Amino acid sequence: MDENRKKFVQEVDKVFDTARDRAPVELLFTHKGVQYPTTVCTPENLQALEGFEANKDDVMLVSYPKCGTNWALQILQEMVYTLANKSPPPDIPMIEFGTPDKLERLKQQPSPRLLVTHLHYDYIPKSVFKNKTKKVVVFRNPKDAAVSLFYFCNNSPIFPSYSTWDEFFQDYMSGKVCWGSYFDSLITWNKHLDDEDVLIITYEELQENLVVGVKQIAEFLGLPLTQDQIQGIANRATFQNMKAKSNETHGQFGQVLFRKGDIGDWKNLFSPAQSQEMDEKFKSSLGGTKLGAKMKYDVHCKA
Ligand SMILES: Nc1ncnc2c1ncn2[C@@H]1O[C@H](COP(=O)(O)OS(=O)(=O)O)[C@@H](OP(=O)(O)O)[C@H]1O
Repeated sequence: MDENRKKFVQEVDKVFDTARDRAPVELLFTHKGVQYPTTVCTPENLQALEGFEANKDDVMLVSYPKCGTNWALQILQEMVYTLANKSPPPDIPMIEFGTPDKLERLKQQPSPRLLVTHLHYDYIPKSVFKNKTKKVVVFRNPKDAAVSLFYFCNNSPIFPSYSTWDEFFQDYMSGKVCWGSYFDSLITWNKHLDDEDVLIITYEELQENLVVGVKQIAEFLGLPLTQDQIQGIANRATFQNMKAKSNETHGQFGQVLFRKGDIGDWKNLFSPAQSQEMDEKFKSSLGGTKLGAKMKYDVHCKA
């Protein structure tokens, strides 16, 4: 195992161990009206991020929690680092994680750098838009994304647990979860779907055909990959392959991250009333929009 990866796993394990020592009330803080987990984010870093300079040849991965961040990250790390015979840096790649000194280390890295974030569009450093950093944005159908986050809250120590799914559902619908409302994020990105420096891809598209998804990302980044390279990246990014290696690659985080990796698990938790409530929320947020159509809500979110 590569030394940088070992350090990354140690860092992730430290986060989990620290979280276990904190009382539930100490696990979250609010910054500019949005909740974040205290074990990974700090107000100082969120503040310092505002002035972060991203370059045109950096690559940004944007994904709301539980929409496939780590899946797309695996693919992009190969494209940005492995293909250039570099290993990904040891720090956790989420730009909002850590303290300002981590941000300083990131500033020292040469571009292209892979910048990863769950942040709402409005809180992403402005330089990313000004300098036209390419952004790969990954979304997932909101019912499965909610279920995935519910299990993560209850199985990982970094978030307070919920005693019931119903309680979590209410918080999710009203945006009282870390990184804010998923629907707000979707509404904002819908306005940028056709920006030349934005590629929006869905979890479900990757599930449907991972090779096509990898190819699409490579083309967007302007990487002339061979069919064998595309196939290799896709093979290493399957759920089974990533889960099988997760102890080595993600430490304790991997044990809760690679849960089901499926479409449709929402059917095991949503009541008919909750399903209808989310259908209405999706319709009022994205009904009749291009992003709404791309997400194929009726295919993935109707029983
Ligand atoms: N390779 C691959 N293929 C398919 N699905 C995958 C893959 N890797 C991760 N996953 C699933 O993605 C969900 C976690 O999403 P994130 O990586 O965004 O989580 S996080 O917010 O960054 O913690 C989580 O979904 P659920 O299984 O539904 O909980 C993971 O299992």
